Formats: sequence, structure tokens, C-alpha cells
Amino acid sequence: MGVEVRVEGLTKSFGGQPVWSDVSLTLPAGEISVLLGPSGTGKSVFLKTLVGLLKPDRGAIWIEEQNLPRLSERALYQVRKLFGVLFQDGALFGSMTIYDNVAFPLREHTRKSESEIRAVVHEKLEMVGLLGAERKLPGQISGGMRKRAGLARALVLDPRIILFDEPDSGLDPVRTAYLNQLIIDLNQQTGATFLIVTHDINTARTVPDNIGLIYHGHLAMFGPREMLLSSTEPVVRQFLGAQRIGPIGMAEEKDSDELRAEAEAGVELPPLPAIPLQLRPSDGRPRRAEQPPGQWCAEHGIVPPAGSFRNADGSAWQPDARQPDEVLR
Ligand SMILES: Nc1ncnc2c1ncn2[C@@H]1O[C@H](COP(=O)(O)OP(=O)(O)OP(=O)(O)O)[C@@H](O)[C@H]1O
Repeated sequence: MGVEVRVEGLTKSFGGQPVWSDVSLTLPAGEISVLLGPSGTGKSVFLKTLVGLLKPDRGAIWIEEQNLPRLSERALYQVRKLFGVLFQDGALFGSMTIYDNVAFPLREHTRKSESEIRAVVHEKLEMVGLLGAERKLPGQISGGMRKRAGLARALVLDPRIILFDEPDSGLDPVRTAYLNQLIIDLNQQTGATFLIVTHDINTARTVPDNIGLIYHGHLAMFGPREMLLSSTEPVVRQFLGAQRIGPIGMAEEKDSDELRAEAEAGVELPPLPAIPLQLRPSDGRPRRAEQPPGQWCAEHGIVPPAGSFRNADGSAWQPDARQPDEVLR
């Protein structure tokens, strides 16, 4: 099962230059959260700080009653085993076969025999759909397969928190769709807590339970998917709607002249796009943290954008007629 990660007042700078300050959020146990933000706002730095590869200037990261930045190297080494990380390029060793890459953490961190290692490696390669590619070198397989291999390696120590740094970078839309489905299925199977950094708006709209947005050195917003997808807060709306109109400029923030010019020209953001249904596990079962579509909006008195929560065929979503225990069987 996954564990909750509670971040409080986290601040990080390099050489006196702040990357982000005072970031507070809670990744709920077992749920999928997505972190968005313009390039260079420090999303990768955030992931590296969470896993203890970088030390924050201030703030706390609570996992199971332990505050990571305060831990000794020895204690941190133990807590790190709770994490699996999928780095952007898969971070595979180029001279090792896929099998040896995936076996690497088991050989480094466990006392398993080679036959036990073989069983785990095969299980994880099967989970990511890569059985049969064991003897290949990373350079002999496609980018999508390398990501899957990196994912299998991130899974071998049965992590309770999995961090994904742009899993969809460099993938075509079809491979991204397959990878997103795999992420949902793995979350269902493992129950681990997932945090995904992505630039893909479609991924952000359909995959997570929660969304966060880093902008201009701060966490602009973090909360349930429906909260951000129905938000009219200009930065959130502009980013999730992939629009040019709004406070975010080419470099980062637009200056007041640009914003005044936009206002005077009467340019307005288009209406909020419809909120899509969340992607479901491929076995058709509800997600672990699934809420009925529209529930968050209803509970908060917010009318969702027109056309929200439609099935793929355009029909309105209907609650599942089966009882939850029947569905979970
Ligand atoms: N080890 C480091 N030392 C100094 N500066 C760093 C270090 N790592 C990252 N930075 C700086 O921190 C800032 C944030 O970088 P980061 O890679 O986290 O951004 P990002 O939001 O992940 O960007 P992108 O979306 O383009 O991947 C950048 O200005 C980067 O140069």
C-alpha cells in the first residue's frame, strides 16, 4: 500500500537563487497526483528533494512520522527504499542488458539469490509488457520501451511511493496513451502513491486524482482534479487550457504593459473546456480513490463546464449500477 507524503513550507534555492519557496501539499496515500508548471520552475528539483537527493533550505517532508530533511544519512538510506523513481530518459545503464538493469537494485540492496532475482525481474517486466526484451541493450529498443524498462526497475523493490519525471517526454500520442493506461493499472495493482511531473495537458486532465501547479517560485494550487479543472484562477486556467492569453508569458511572467494591452484589446480566455472522465484501470474496475464524477464540484457548489463528464461516445455518465463490493470482486 502507498504512504502519505506531507510537505510543509518547503523552500529550495541554488547559490542564493530561490527555485521555489514555502511549498506545502499532501500526496494522499495510494492516489495519483500530477505536478505541472512552466519549464524551469523546479519540478525536477522538487522530485529530487522529495527523494532526498537534494536538501531543502527549509521545511519538512513527513513520511510515516519521519521528517526526511532531518534524518541522518543512514536513516535516509532506509526511507529512500520506500521510493521508486522513473527518471526522464529511464536512466538505464547503456552497457547492461534490460535484465541486468532491472535486476540492479535487487543485487545492490537485497540478499536475494539469482533465482529469486530472476522471478522478480520477470514479474516486473511482465507488469510493464516487456517480457522477451531481457537480452537487449537499452540502445537496441525504442524510447517507449526504455521508459517501460526504467519503470520495471523502479518497481523491483516494491516501492510505496513512485515518482515519474516526465514519463511521456519524447513519446508519440499513441505511446503516451498506452503509458498512461499502464500507470493507472500499476497504481491499481500496487496501491502505491504516485507523483507524476508532466507537460502533457491530456495526461494531467485524465490520469490523476490530484493536480498541482508550480508557477513563479510558488505552488499556485494543489488539490483534487476537479478543483483545478473547474478553477477560474487565471494562472491555473491558462496553463490547464494551454492558452497564450493570461499571466504566463513566453519567458515566465508577463509584465503589466502586456497584461494591460490584453485587457484593452478585450482578449478573453475561451470558456473552460469540459472536464473529461478519469481514465479507468483496463480491467474496468473503479480506481482505488475513485469519486463519482462531478462530486467535488457538487460538494463545493461549482457548476462544471458545459459538456463535462461525458463517456467516449458523448453520452452522459451514469453511476455504476453495481454495488461497490460487487465491482471490486
Ligand atoms: N544541481 C543544480 N544546481 C544548480 N541549479 C540547478 C540544479 N538543478 C536544477 N537547477 C536549476 O533549477 C531550476 C529548475 O530546474 P528543473 O530542472 O527542476 O525545472 P523543471 O521545472 O523540471 O523544468 P522542465 O519542465 O524544463 O524539465 C533551473 O533554473 C535549473 O537550472
